[in-house]
Amino acid sequence: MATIHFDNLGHSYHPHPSKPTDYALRRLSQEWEDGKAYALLGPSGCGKSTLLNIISGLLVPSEGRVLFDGLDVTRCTPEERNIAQVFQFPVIYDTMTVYENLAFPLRNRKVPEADVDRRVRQVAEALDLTADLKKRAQRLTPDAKQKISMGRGLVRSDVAAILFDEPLTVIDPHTKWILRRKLRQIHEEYRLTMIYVTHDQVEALTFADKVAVMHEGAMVQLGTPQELFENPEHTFVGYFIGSPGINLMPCTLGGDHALVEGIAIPLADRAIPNVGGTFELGIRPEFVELTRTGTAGAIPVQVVGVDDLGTSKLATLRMGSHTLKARLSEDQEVPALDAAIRFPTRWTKLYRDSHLVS
Ligand SMILES: Nc1ncnc2c1ncn2[C@@H]1O[C@H](COP(=O)(O)OP(=O)(O)OP(=O)(O)O)[C@@H](O)[C@H]1O
Repeated sequence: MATIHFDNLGHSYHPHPSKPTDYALRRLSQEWEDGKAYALLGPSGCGKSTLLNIISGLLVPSEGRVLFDGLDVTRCTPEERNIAQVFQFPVIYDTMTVYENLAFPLRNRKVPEADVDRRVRQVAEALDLTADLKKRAQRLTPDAKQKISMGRGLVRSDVAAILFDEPLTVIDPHTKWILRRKLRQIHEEYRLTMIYVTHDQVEALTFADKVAVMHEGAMVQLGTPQELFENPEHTFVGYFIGSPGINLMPCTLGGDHALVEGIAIPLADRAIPNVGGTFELGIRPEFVELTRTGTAGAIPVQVVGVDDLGTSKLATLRMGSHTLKARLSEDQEVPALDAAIRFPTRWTKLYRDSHLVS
């Protein structure tokens, strides 16, 4: 397994890029730790595959370098980098048995048969494939075939990293959940460097130690699931992570507070220089405090609706011309006439041109 270092990495498919939007991957310098599970998360077209292909060696970046354990591998092939890959659709040999399929990457590298057998059985056990080991792969369901594909990626313990490109696309929702947990367990047991590409926040947050959120070619934040939730460094992270995402309102600065349509909302950092830019105030629905008018610092709101979500309630509130969401506990009372909200300073975020200021 390897530490992966991106050194001023960037990629444009244009022959002569001149502006940021010409880049499928904008300038990135970062170090990814050995043995950790990473997810690359973002919507279609944000640059996930471009970065993954650069890591695997399928694409040579137009700028910068990739280093594995300090060694420049920017121009090395996937084989030379010693990378295992699992794709969206099963890549297996239909005429071979499940055992032969799992053993293939090891036998190909002349691993001694006793080690092949031990590792194949270990991986089969972890993926619930033991009962199928003697079956021909072609007889199996698409789910089982994709499990074999994942097993072929996991079977080698000598790889620098294992890359998963939306591996659960063909899997039914229930099995998806089970496999995600399995992958997580396998990671905890073997401590392999894993990189998992997905556009699904649940997949990313349940699988990874660290999630890299991508937006329009830029990696807008790399953080633990908790960091992404509690401290979104970019409005896109606030919006993309969470369900529903962060409440955002345009605002101006007024000394130690933000002004939303003339309403003063206190900020945690009281010394923000007003150097221009477009400001927005953000607060996650989970942190909006619903109370009654008359409570100190509370701003009157109108309750537009309340959705019962089973384990919690989601209130829709009007504050001036803005609509906000507030997640409430199941048993919390919602005032019908005199509702008001408070913005706890710790969870009230100020963004300038989409980037977190405080
Ligand atoms: N070979 C290529 N030539 C030109 N432009 C490309 C090429 N591959 C990708 N792009 C463009 O680069 C941008 C990033 O694409 P990329 O495939 O990396 O995103 P993605 O997040 O993986 O999306 P998806 O999940 O849809 O694959 C997109 O605007 C895409 O159109």
